[in-house]
Amino acid sequence: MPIRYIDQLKDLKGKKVFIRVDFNVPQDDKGNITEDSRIVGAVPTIKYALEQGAKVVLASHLGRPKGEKKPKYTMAPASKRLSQLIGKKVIQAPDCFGPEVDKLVDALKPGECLMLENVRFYPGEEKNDAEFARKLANGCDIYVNDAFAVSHRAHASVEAITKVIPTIAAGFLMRNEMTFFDKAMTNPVRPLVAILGGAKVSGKLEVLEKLVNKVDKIVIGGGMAFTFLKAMGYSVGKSLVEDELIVTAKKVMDKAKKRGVTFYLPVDCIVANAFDAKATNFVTTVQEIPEGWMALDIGPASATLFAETLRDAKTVIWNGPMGVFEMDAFARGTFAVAEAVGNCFATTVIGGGDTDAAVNKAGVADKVSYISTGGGAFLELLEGKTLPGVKALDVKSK
Ligand SMILES: Nc1ncnc2c1ncn2[C@@H]1O[C@H](COP(=O)(O)OP(=O)(O)O)[C@@H](O)[C@H]1O
Ligand SMILES: O=C(OP(=O)(O)O)[C@H](O)COP(=O)(O)O
Repeated sequence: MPIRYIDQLKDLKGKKVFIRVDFNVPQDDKGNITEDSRIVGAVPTIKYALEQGAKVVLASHLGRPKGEKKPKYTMAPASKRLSQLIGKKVIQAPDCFGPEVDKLVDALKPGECLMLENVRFYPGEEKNDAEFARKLANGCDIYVNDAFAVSHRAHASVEAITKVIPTIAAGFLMRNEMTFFDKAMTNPVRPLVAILGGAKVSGKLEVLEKLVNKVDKIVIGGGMAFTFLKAMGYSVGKSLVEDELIVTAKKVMDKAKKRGVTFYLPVDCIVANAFDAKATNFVTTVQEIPEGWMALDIGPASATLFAETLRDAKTVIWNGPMGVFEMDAFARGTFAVAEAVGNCFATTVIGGGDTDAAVNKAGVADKVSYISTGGGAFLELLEGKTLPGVKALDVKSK
């Protein structure tokens, strides 16, 4: 598919360049960014545009505010971090469109940079609404997508906007991600092991239905595991479960069996009486999760079992922490898997904001072959999909 990159555009000087980035970065309770690799990853594109004399308008989402203005999800901390990284002021807009934003965009000088407020503060973003895309575009001359991690979402600032702004291109982060994928993942060396965890059960479980056709082993931990365990008939107490996906979970397991794909689930877990760092907790088998308790990490036997699955692996892809690693009491399983991935003799790929944070926290980031900024986006590429955000950049369709 013919995609144009930002350095193939002729003249950016004085042009209003809208850059979609993914600054959906993990933060602590006080709003401090705990992992900034998605911001660091977009810096080359932003710097390039600024150095070429563009007037840069940045847009991103953060979290899932569900179409409402929730202060917790402001882009302000990300703007601040970006400003430190590029050594330049980043103006934080109070909204993502409207008269005040118009004024700020009109006042931009070449080489200056404005960050719009969270695009998911409006329902039009996730609805891929054309009118909302027009409001966001705000008369910009050029659209650049450097948000690989959200390019699996056909949302207004990723998809609809490419029909509004006349010139479209991809950024350098996008180029790096796609180049790595083409080189290492189109025909991966086998056995290929996929380790999945985290909390985004809906979305990633559906992806698994297709991934089963591509991988040799599947390892499931984190919040994701309990929908599978419930599908197998276990009582999982108050653990994270998406009941409407139990049928899909069964389908995935059946398909894996038919294809001869080995499927691993936790055999033990750490249960807690509340979702709290200081909650009472203990290790138990997955058959014995007490009523009213929730599993917040895999247990030690599962960590050993999961590490064992990597012994003969030649390619490993990992997305989603094994537990609530942000709390020390529930971080051991994630760190054990991070160690195992870091030390195995395979091409290892980590993806997703929280998984990247976990790998950094575990101190094994240097030992993995490739860290992708995308979790779901990377998995959907692996599934064989053309991401809607990438498809929208096809210059032939313009
Ligand atoms: N057993 C669990 N119960 C609830 N949440 C969990 C559990 N295991 C992991 N998580 C949470 O999953 C989140 C990360 O999930 P996800 O967004 O899917 O990963 P990524 O950002 O790497 O793609 C983390 O915040 C972590 O606390
Ligand atoms: O964090 C992201 O995806 P990931 O958790 O799959 O890595 C992206 O920013 C997309 O966010 P979304 O899953 O709320 O659409």
